[in-house]
Amino acid sequence: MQEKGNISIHTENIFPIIKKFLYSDHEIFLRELVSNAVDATQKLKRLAALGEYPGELGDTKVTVSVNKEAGTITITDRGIGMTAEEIKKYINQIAFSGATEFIEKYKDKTDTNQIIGHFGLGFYSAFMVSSNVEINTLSYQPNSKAAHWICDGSTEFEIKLSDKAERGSEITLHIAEDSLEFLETSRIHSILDKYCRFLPVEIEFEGEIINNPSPLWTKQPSELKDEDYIAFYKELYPMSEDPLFWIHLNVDYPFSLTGVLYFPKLKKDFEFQRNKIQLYSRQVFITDEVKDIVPEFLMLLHGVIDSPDIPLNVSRSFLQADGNVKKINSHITKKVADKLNELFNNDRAGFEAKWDDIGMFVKYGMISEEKFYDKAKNFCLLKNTDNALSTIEEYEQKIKPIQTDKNDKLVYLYSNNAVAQDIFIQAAKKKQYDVLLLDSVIDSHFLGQLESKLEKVQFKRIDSESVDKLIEKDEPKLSLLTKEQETQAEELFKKVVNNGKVIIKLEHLATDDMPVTIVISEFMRRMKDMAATSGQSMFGGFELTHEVVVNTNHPLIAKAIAAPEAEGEQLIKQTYQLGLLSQGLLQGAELSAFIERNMNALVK
Ligand SMILES: Nc1ncnc2c1ncn2[C@@H]1O[C@H](COP(=O)(O)OP(=O)(O)OP(=O)(O)O)[C@@H](O)[C@H]1O
Repeated sequence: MQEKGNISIHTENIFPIIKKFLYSDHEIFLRELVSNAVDATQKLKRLAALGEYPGELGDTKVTVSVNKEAGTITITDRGIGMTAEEIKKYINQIAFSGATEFIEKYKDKTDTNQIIGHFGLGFYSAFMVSSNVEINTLSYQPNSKAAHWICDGSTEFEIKLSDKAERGSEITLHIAEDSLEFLETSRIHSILDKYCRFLPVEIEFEGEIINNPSPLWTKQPSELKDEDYIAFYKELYPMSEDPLFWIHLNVDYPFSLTGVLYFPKLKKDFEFQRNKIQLYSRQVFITDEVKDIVPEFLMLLHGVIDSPDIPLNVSRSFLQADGNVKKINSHITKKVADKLNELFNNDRAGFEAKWDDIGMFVKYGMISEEKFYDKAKNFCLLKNTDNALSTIEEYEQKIKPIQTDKNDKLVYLYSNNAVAQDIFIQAAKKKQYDVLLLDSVIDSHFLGQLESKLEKVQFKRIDSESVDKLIEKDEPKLSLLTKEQETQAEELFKKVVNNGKVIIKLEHLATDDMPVTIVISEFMRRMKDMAATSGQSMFGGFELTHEVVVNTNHPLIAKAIAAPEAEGEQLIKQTYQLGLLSQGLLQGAELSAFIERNMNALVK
């Protein structure tokens, strides 16, 4: 038998067009051909298991070999093989018509990145790197004749009988001049390592098995111990610290999804840790860009997701709209929330110990996903400046008696920098107030979210008011000064501060409170923060002005107004500058003068 024929497609010159489109992703030809070999092997195994293949299975590994002199790469399997008729049907018609369809769909598109995503062109992708491709194959079916097919990627092919005696297929690629890099064994090694590492059939290259055919995620969770999960983590990320915990995904319906997601110990450099989740389809590596499939807030997780239901051959915008992708995304969100809830309920101490690492995910998730918020509000922890952790509910109960203001609002006090704001924290503690520590990058958004979700709750940064004003009560405040004395004190401050923009506020605070507190109101600061994060020019010229809160009941103030004018002024100046100093607001020449003046006073 010898036959020449025309591949039945309508578009001439498919090859150059596809080659151009797939330019950035040439290496996937190996993934496609090795997975075809694996599929053929598994089909045979299944037939054998069903009793439909009575012969010996023998050694079923797939072999990849490179012959640099001959300029060829060969992929050999001992799977079901093909008859000449099947080659004509599956390769000439189906594989090539898939390629035609691809061109029809995308020939007018210009953005190649958007088009490709990861378009599985199957067998045809061999032509991205080859000038000629040969198939030498013997079907498993009794009395089959081996067939040999050769094609140069044009629409013409040649098929004849062959003397191949072993069951299975041997695909030989004659590597094209512009793709000689693929004849380097190190290159082939790294491609196999990337895409074929967990294929379900043994793959041999240069005398070694390069894959782990039954990776952890394909096993039942009940068969696995903690050590197995940790060992697999190390297999994926050899240099990493142990993960905190993991989630084994195992869904059959309404979509199919397996995998293991690990919570890593977070590093300062978050970006470095992104893109660590690998996406597989039936154990074939597809990509480590899992955006859209994994919720944004879980992008820092590590691990593996395997789903044959994720469309791999469509563009990104398709992926976003795909129903299965959406379902998988929300399933992962739900699983993560359930796992965290379980950890919290079963081992609160362990959960608290991990909170610094988990907190970021939880808060980010609560901000970005409504459904996650609803579950996480029960286990999300708030940490105070003494490092005590409580749930939102517990915290509410704890502060309710003391931190409810006159309008029945619960005031959550927080610090974003316990060192810089120590003086305010101490003042608050003296009043039995509790101060939360909200000092991570997402905390300003997180508290905004809590404020909008929780009823009658207000967050106030500890330095946004004088301590007495933070939580306004109905108790009348008595002034120890007369109206005239108050005016006198105000005048003195105005003179000393000497800046029309600075607001001076007289308040009747406790005698042992600070005489002067410098604050920036919560409202002003949030406006400024918003302007900074949104980059809006609307607030461009927005300048943060501070307020000087004068405690008219402090003995120092009474002393200053009773003293001779120059002396009183000096006292006020010293008090005001101490206030500035405690906030790190006394700087430059003023600071130098302040230090010099105080030094001199010591000498005198
Ligand atoms: N090594 C092989 N052994 C037996 N049959 C094969 C082999 N390689 C390819 N085939 C047959 O050729 C068909 C076309 O292969 P091709 O890779 O183009 O598409 P596919 O594997 O069906 O889908 P995909 O686009 O996902 O790769 C296969 O479905 C299979 O029937």
